[in-house]
Amino acid sequence: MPPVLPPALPPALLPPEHPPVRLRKVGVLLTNLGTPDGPDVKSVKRYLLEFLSDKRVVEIPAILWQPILRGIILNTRPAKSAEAYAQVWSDDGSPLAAITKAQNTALQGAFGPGVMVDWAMRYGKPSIAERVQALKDAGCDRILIAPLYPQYCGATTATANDKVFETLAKMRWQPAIRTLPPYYDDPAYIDALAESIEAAVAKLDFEPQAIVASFHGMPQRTLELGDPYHCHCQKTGRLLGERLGKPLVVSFQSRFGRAKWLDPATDTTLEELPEKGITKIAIFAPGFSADCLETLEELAIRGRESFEEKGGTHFAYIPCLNDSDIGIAMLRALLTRELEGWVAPA
Ligand SMILES: C=CC1=C(C)c2cc3[nH]c(cc4nc(cc5[nH]c(cc1n2)c(C)c5CCC(=O)O)C(CCC(=O)O)=C4C)c(C)c3C=C
Ligand SMILES: [Fe+2]
Ligand SMILES: [Fe+2]
Repeated sequence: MPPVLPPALPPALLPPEHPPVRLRKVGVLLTNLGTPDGPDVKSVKRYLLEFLSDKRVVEIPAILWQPILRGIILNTRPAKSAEAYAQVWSDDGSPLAAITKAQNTALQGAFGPGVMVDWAMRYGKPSIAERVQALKDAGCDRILIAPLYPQYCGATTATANDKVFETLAKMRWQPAIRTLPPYYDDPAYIDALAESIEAAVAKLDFEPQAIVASFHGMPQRTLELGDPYHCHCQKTGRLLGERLGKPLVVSFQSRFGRAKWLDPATDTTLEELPEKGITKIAIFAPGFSADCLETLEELAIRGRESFEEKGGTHFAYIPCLNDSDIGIAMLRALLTRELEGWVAPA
């Protein structure tokens, strides 16, 4: 007698969100901060409105902050920021987006045939909501979210992950999610930075008297409220100094607003070094996985100017890890580890 099979489900009862036959796939979503669509005032205003309305970024009650943001900041800052963006904009667009896209390209195929790699931005395009949906639509039922911030900060790592979960909250059938932990003290990261710095310094025509590690700043109050970012930056600086065999000068850049931010500030550090007899430096930004406005304009252009105005004679900006071979090998190692159990070892 032939086996009795259960009746096929009528099409109306099939889950609508997935194709009828699902191949099991894994997604990796690289996320970074985001950037304006263009170096013009309108695009920058739109970007800053989204960015600076994020309660993880500005921790002032919206009822007080929104009038300041919309009434003052968005009427003054976009013009200045657009001018700065114009100085670093490339044929491929904003450096942050172009480099994140290049990292995505370099990681295609790195984790085997069943793993799709994609990228998204917390603010602006391509949005996290769009790319999480795209991975799901492509059949990924497991997604590793990789916020590309070595040091954890509520204003960067947490808000990127919040956006993923906000997107999932609207889905009846969610993919399983893992998130890449901060990697500020990971030997793979420290080694990659050290190798990249050593290679860059070896090519200079001068011997730096000091190496400055400039991290993005954060309000002092956020540290006091328990954010580990400052500790993560200090530990990266210490481990890297140990690995390089000489202590680094650690400082914090990109102060925003009137509140007290983390000390010491990169701009004042650069002005003070020549007074202390340190006139030859190399500077780099270990907290940024991709070069962007804050590194290319604030450090490599304005930082150099202020250092030289105060008597500095030799200044070298060392690029971020970006999509360099060293940087991609590091990302590959970190992500492979997080994919354990989801993907068969190569
Ligand atoms: C790498 C870590 C970052 C932390 C921590 C961070 C905190 C933080 N930033 C602002 C305000 C601004 N940041 C801006 C640009 C910007 N910030 C980061 C990274 C961190 N920010 C990146 C990668 C970028 C570059 C974006 C690009 O398009 O290239 C800007 C916009 C530019 C400008 O107008 O100056 C602002 C504003 C706050 C308030 C904050 C708080 C913890
Ligand atoms: Fe920032
Ligand atoms: Fe800035």
